[in-house]
Amino acid sequence: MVAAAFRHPVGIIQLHGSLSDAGSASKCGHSSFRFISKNFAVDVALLGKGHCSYRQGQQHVVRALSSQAQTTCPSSSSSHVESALILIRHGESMWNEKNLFTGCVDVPLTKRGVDEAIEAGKRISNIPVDMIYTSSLIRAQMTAMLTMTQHHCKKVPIIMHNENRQAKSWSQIYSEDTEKQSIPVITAWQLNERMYGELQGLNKLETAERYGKEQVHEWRRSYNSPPPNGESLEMCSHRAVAYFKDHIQPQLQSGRHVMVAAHGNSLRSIIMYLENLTSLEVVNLELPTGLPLLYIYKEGKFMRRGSPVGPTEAGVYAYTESLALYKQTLDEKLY
Ligand SMILES: O=C(O)[C@@H](CO)OP(=O)(O)O
Repeated sequence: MVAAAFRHPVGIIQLHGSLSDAGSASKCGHSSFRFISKNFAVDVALLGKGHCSYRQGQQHVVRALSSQAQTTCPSSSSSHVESALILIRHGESMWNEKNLFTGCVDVPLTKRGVDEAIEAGKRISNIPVDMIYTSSLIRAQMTAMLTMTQHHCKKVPIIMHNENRQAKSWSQIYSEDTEKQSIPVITAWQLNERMYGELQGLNKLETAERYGKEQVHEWRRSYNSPPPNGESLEMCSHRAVAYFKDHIQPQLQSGRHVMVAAHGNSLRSIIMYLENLTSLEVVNLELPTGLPLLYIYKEGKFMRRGSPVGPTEAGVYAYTESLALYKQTLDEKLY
């Protein structure tokens, strides 16, 4: 693969394609045009400051315009990749409200949980999302879907049904354009809440009165003490972190922006991995419901950027050049 390049009044624009991709560009908007060749068609938006952006598969690519065409493919080596990772614990569930141990019991959100997810969606509405991972539990899936109702990209999150051949084939989309307007949502049991064993369904306060506060705190927050017949954080982390490394990190490495909607303990174990926390440090890590956390993945490292306060928070977009450019494209589309 080399870059297809063509001259435009603002500069030379290079896109991924093959050498045979000699094509032509026609203007289709104030600051956008469509490049059409024998092999592909792509809509390119001109951004300010000598950049353009376009989609390549699930990826949103921002490129600098050059005054000279290069004949080599722009590097896709991981050292140049910079992607956003949003982690979000589900909004308040009906058992959070009742203060019951929930674990793998599949409980929906409360009205407040719905509102939290919508608020979270506003906070991340300008951060790019190419793929979504959620657990197989409804509270995480509701949260993911509700956040995306607020996203400025206006794309439709669609759950992938790859559980068997028929499910996969019956859920196919037959329009390339429609597919481009969607965000794949991948559900994985490995991201589920830790299995709380015989505590599931019990009231947390009553359990503390019965077994003692310290014992219950150890079951809830220590790294390696499992509750009776349940998973310790360590056991939960084996499946959640393995899934993250095998499935989510490769997406970030290839430049895709990912949101993960999951649970207090599956996310605590992932954060432990991302931030290299010790088993003592993780004891104090508490994740509120419905609060999005942003990380930037760059040069093989995860940088914690905290929780965006609002969609217009200037600081969030100043984190990286590509986030700033992404926001600029959205603004140009919206206003
Ligand atoms: O009950 C649960 O499943 C979890 C999360 O709500 O509780 P805890 O915060 O005690 O780990």
